[in-house]
Amino acid sequence: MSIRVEALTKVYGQQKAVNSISFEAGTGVLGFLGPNGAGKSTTMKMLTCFIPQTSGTAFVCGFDISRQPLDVKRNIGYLPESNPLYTDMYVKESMAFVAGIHGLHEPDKRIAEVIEQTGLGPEQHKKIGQLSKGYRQRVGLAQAILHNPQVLILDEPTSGLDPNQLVGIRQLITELGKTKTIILSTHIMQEVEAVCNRVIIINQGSIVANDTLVNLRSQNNNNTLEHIFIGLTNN
Ligand SMILES: Nc1ncnc2c1ncn2[C@@H]1O[C@H](COP(=O)(O)OP(=O)(O)OP(=O)(O)O)[C@@H](O)[C@H]1O
Repeated sequence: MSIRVEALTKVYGQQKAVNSISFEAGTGVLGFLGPNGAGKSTTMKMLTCFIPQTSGTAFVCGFDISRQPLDVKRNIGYLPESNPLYTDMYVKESMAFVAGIHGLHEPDKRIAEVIEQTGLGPEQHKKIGQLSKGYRQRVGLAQAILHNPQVLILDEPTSGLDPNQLVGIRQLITELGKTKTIILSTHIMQEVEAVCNRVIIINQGSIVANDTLVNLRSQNNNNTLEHIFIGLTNN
């Protein structure tokens, strides 16, 4: 398993945002669902070593997030919820910048590959600030996969995209999920059904479901995922 999470906990002041969660994930796309404020982004930030955990731990490709953060970052690509980008940089320039951080060999070849893979070709000579939201998401994804990490953490990668862009990004995530371990946070149940093999539902910092979509449905009277989600989290 590329990801192993053990009793991971985050406390902000008086609030337990993530309450001793444990799970494993291997190749495929794992949907990471939960209502607003459930603790999804906080979990993703701990897994990517952006914030320290309060207790518990997690391993990414066998590396401990507390003791081996550089090894974790080498093996992980992260698209944060707000997709922060340098808007004054040109698309290719921003990719070269990220390639430099990772110390990639033959960066030009890899940048060309990733531009092709993410469909950025027609926009590659623009400044990021001139791009539409969908293309900015593609740049965020391109930067996340540039160093070819085994694990991808995608925090609401399709929020605010038009249906055409949505389909394109989902196809890309599905393709990447054939060989990589992907944790995908989203509020769009259709998206989960389209791209995820398994789902974890988190509510008030605790895991309330962790199963395949097929099992979840059969254990819940074949209800829609939306109904199952509301039943498990509306309290
Ligand atoms: N830096 C912080 N300081 C204090 N509390 C925080 C901080 N970051 C998050 N929280 C709180 O922790 C809880 C979990 O937040 P988190 O952003 O992880 O939720 P989420 O599941 O990603 O929500 P959403 O779906 O709205 O993005 C929330 O109650 C939030 O207010």
